[in-house]
Amino acid sequence: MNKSEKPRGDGARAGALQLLQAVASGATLDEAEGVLEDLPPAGRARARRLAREVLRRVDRADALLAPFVNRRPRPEIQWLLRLAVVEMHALGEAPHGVVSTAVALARQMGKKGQAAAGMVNAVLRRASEAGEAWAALPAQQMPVWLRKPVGRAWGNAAALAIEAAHEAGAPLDLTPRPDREAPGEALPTGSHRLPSGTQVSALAGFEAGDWWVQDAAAAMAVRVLDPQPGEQIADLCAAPGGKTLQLAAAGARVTAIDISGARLERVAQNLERCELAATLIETDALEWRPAAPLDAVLLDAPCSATGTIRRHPELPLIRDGSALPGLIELQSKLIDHALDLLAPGGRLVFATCSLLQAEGEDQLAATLSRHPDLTVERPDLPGIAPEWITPEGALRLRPDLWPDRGGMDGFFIVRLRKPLSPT
Ligand SMILES: C[S@@+](CC[C@H](N)C(=O)[O-])C[C@H]1O[C@@H](n2cnc3c(N)ncnc32)[C@H](O)[C@@H]1O
Repeated sequence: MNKSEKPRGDGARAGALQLLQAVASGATLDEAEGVLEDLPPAGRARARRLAREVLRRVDRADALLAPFVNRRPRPEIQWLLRLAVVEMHALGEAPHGVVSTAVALARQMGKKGQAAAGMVNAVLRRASEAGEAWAALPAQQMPVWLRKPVGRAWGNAAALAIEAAHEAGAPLDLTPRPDREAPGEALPTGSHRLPSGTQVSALAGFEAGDWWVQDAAAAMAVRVLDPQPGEQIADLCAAPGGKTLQLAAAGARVTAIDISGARLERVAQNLERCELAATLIETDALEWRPAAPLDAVLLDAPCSATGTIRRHPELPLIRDGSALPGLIELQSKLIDHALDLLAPGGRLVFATCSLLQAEGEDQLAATLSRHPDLTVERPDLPGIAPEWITPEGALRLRPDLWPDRGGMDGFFIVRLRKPLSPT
C-alpha cells in the first residue's frame, strides 16, 4: 500500500499495516516510524500500539486463521487478517466494525486487494466466532535461537512465563529525580509505574524534568553502582541516557560516551529537560581514556536486547542470533577496557538488557577468570528479592518477575570491585 492508497478515516490501522510490512522487510519499529509521517500524533501512537499488539501475537493469529484460509494469502493481506484477529480477540474490539474496516482496507490495496476483499470478509466472519480457540492457543514462542538457551538456563516453565510476559507487553515506568515527585504507583525499587499506553508528554512533571522514562529493571543498574556526590564516573555506552541522568542526579561528575552522535543527541536533550549536567563525548569507548583514573564505570553494553522484547516485539522477527558472537566479543573487550580506566578500589557495573546467559552469567565467569583479583559485590538494595541474586552475586532480572505488577525488562547486572593495591 503506498501513501496515496492510505485509507482516509482509518489512518491508524493503515499506518499499523505499513509498520508491519516494514518490520517484515527487516526494519525495527523505530526505523519504520517515517511511514507514519502523515498521521497526527494520536494516530501515530495508535498505529504503533496496534503494530506492537500484532507483533506480540503473529503465530497465534496465524494458527487461528489457518483453518479458515485455503492457501496463505499475499503478505499484505495476511497482515490485515492478523491485525483484525488481534483487534477482535486480544483488544476486545467489536467484530462487526473490525471486519467491515478490514474489508474496506483490502479494497484500498489495489486490484489484488479488491480481489481479496470477499475472502477477507468470509475468513474474518469465521475467525470472529473462534474466541474459544483463540483463548486456548499458547502465547507466541521465542525463536529457537533464544528459546533454547533460555529453557536450558531456567527451564521450560520459566520460558513459558517469559513468553506470557512478552505477550502482555510493558507498563510505563518512570525514574523520579531524587528531589522531585513522579506520578504513578511507587515500586519497591524506587521506580514509578503507570499503565501501558499512558501519554508521556501529558503527565505532570514532564516539562519540568521531574522524572524520565526508564524501565524498572534498567533503573537498577545505577542503584547497584551506588554513585556518590562528586565521584568521577564514566558511562561508557550512554545513549539514550536514562542511566546518565541517574548518575548526574546523584551528584556524580559524569562523562557520558557513546559511539553514535545521533543517539548522544538524545542524551543531551534528556539532560537539558531534567536540568542535569554531564560531559558528552562521541567516540568508541575502547579508544577513550580519562585524564585521571575513575572512581566508577558504568558499562551498559551493546547486546542482543532480548530482555526488551516486551517493548520491542519485532526483535524476534528481525534478528536471528547471528550477531551474538560479535557482541559477546565486544562486551568482553569493553569490560577489560573499563577495568583499566578504574582507580584502585574502583567499581565497575556491567549490565546487559539480555535474556542470554552468554551476555551475562557467562561473561561474568570469563571476566573473573581473566581478572581473578576482582571482587563481586552482591546487591543489597530495597525491593530486590534474594532469589533475583545469582550464586555468584549478580542480579538476574527477567520479564516474568513481578507478574502481578506488570513484569520488568530482562537484565543482567553485576558490580565488580578492583583491589586497592595490585595483587
Ligand atoms: C544498551 S544501549 C545503552 C543504553 C543507555 N545506557 C541507557 O541507559 O539509556 C548501548 C549503547 O552502546 C552504544 N555503543 C555501541 N558500541 C559502542 C562503543 N564501541 N563505544 C561506545 N558506545 C557504543 C550504542 O550506540 C548504544 O547507544
